[in-house]
Amino acid sequence: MHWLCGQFTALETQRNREHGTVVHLCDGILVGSGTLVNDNPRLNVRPELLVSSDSTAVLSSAPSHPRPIILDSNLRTPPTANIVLLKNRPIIVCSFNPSSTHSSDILKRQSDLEAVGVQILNLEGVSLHDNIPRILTALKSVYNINSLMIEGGSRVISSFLTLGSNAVDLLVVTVAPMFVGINGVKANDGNSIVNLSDPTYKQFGRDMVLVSKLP
Ligand SMILES: NC(=O)C1=CN([C@@H]2O[C@H](COP(=O)(O)OP(=O)(O)OC[C@H]3O[C@@H](n4cnc5c(N)ncnc54)[C@H](OP(=O)(O)O)[C@@H]3O)[C@@H](O)[C@H]2O)C=CC1
Ligand SMILES: Nc1nc(O)c(N)c(N[C@@H]2O[C@H](COP(=O)(O)O)[C@@H](O)[C@H]2O)n1
Repeated sequence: MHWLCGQFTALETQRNREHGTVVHLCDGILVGSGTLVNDNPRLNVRPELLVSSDSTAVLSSAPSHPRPIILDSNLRTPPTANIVLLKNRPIIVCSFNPSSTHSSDILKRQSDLEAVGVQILNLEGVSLHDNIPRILTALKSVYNINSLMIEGGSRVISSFLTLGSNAVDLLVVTVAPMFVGINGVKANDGNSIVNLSDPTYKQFGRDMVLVSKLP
């Protein structure tokens, strides 16, 4: 993985992930199966990165990690993924039908993942792609996830942005001074303009971070 943001923005991301001691922002941190498979992220808080400008540690006790949550319809997440090895109680949201004639492979993947401590939330037969409100309700009722950081990638972020303020309380966008790729994030069908509310901007090293609300 090639990092895009600079070290000061990476530190700010760590602060946003931290769950208890600095500020309680998120019970869970969510990515799609694309990010999980491509990047193998840790999705945790790393105290060695959380230091203030005079090099003193920001955390005086063990960090409180958000629970990693993966949207992964077909359980592509490997049992050796970093989120599993770190034992931060990962949850995988999937949607396969156990009675399907094609399900023996997926049932095997489910038992392999459960054997290493992954919790599987199967919204059987419900497409994860069109049912984000249902996913959020299930995460709240089954796992008491009341606040969520959506980390990526572009397809998952687009799905949430398209729902506007019904699904997203706060948008945090890092602009790093470079051009990359040709595929971006969509916030609607592309036929209208989405005006952000109450934008604020802060510079972190070479990066700019925009914080705003959605209409
Ligand atoms: N610059 C940054 O800050 C970040 C960059 N990234 C980058 O993004 C890339 C991955 O992005 P991308 O390929 O778009 O993959 P995503 O991480 O967005 O995952 C997409 C997959 O998630 C599953 N999914 C389940 N429910 C939904 C839903 N409601 N909406 C969208 N997808 C859903 C689908 O797989 P299925 O049908 O199998 O369930 C889909 O193919 C990575 O390479 C990573 O480097 C990621 C995070 C942050
Ligand atoms: N490529 C890239 N550049 C950046 O500047 C980013 N902030 C990210 N973000 C995502 O953060 C995850 C990093 O892994 P850890 O959880 O810290 O191990 C990963 O999912 C990246 O996609 N990516």
